[in-house]
Amino acid sequence: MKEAGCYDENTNGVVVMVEAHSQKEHIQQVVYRILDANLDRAREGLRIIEEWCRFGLNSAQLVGECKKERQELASWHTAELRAARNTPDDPGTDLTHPQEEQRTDVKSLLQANFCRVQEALRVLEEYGKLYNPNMGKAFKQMRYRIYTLESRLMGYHRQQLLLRSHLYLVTSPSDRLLDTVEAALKGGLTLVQYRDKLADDTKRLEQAKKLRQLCSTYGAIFIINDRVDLALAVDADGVHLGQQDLPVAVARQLLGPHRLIGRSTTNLQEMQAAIADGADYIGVGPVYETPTKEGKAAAGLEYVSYAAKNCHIPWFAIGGIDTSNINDVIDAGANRVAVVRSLIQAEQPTLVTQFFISQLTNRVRPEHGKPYI
Ligand SMILES: Cc1ncc(COP(=O)(O)OP(=O)(O)O)c(N)n1
Ligand SMILES: Cc1nc(C(=O)O)sc1CCOP(=O)(O)O
Ligand SMILES: [Mg+2]
Repeated sequence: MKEAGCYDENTNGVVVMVEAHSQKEHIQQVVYRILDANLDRAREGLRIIEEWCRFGLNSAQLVGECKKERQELASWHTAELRAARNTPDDPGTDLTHPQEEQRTDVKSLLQANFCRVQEALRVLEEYGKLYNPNMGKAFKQMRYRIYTLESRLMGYHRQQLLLRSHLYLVTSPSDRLLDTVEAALKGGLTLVQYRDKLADDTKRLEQAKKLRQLCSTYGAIFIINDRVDLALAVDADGVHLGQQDLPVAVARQLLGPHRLIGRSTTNLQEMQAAIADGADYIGVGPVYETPTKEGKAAAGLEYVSYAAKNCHIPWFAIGGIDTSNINDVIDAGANRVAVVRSLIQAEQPTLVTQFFISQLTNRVRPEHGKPYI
């Protein structure tokens, strides 16, 4: 076909020009429709994310960032793009993916919407170049900002949940592992660590994947003991490192800024170092000698009291804690504890979980007459 504007003496040049012109117009309308649909898509996805930042996370900062991006999207949504909309003829309006109908948790809902926004921005970047060269550049930059927002929001979400977690289940090998963890999750558990010092990596990977899925379903944080590589492989929320494991700084480089890193501590020097190194939480123990960590001398309730007065990041008393001594640990100043046997060997993990959480969150501090927070 001849380009519009070329004169052809053998044909009636006017017709060719008109055809070429209308073809060009048709393509332009298609591009406008694509831009219009994807501006809407990106804004809708951002709005869904923004609602969680507002009501779920209470973060004015994150709400402000979502709003700013939505405003920039709106500024590109001109009347001529809106005028190209033709919803009745759009074959895409009836198409839904089965996964859209069955979101099971907030995290996957947020991830799906980030994905939707990023895809829409990529379309805007490519087709936008045909509309206005600045549009392509603007949406490329916005896409990178949204990637950063996603990892910050997920990190913030984890930090908030960590703050609200008072009971921490550290697993040990069990034939009923998944059932036990699920029963505890049903009782309100929000923090789980996968710990198996003996299994081979094939088994660890398989178990860790299943636990990851289970924790996501219940909206709980999932941490891997010792192994940064395994944590990354299963997209865990973080890793727990002892004094003989990788330094916190090395793990941070590998995991990035938004996953959680926990550190075991037995004394004040280790506590101070862990805080200075940027740990997100620490283990404080062993409170009592325990067969789960044979050969490690008890740090005792004195160290718990020291942590209560001096530790300003979340900390979990650990080691030999059960339903009979939890109140002594609370009296020493703990309001977060981590347990292995008390839950893994429990006949009724749901009830034991509920009991621990109620003691840790509802008990009145004798000296203040106020509930623990
Ligand atoms: C919450 C929590 N605190 C302490 C530990 C112990 O870590 P570590 O000293 O590295 O010993 P192992 O668990 O690796 O035997 C923990 N796992 N979790
Ligand atoms: C894994 C672990 N770390 C500890 C520490 O003090 O660092 S104590 C401990 C074992 C805790 O198991 P239980 O609840 O069965 O006593
Ligand atoms: Mg370790």
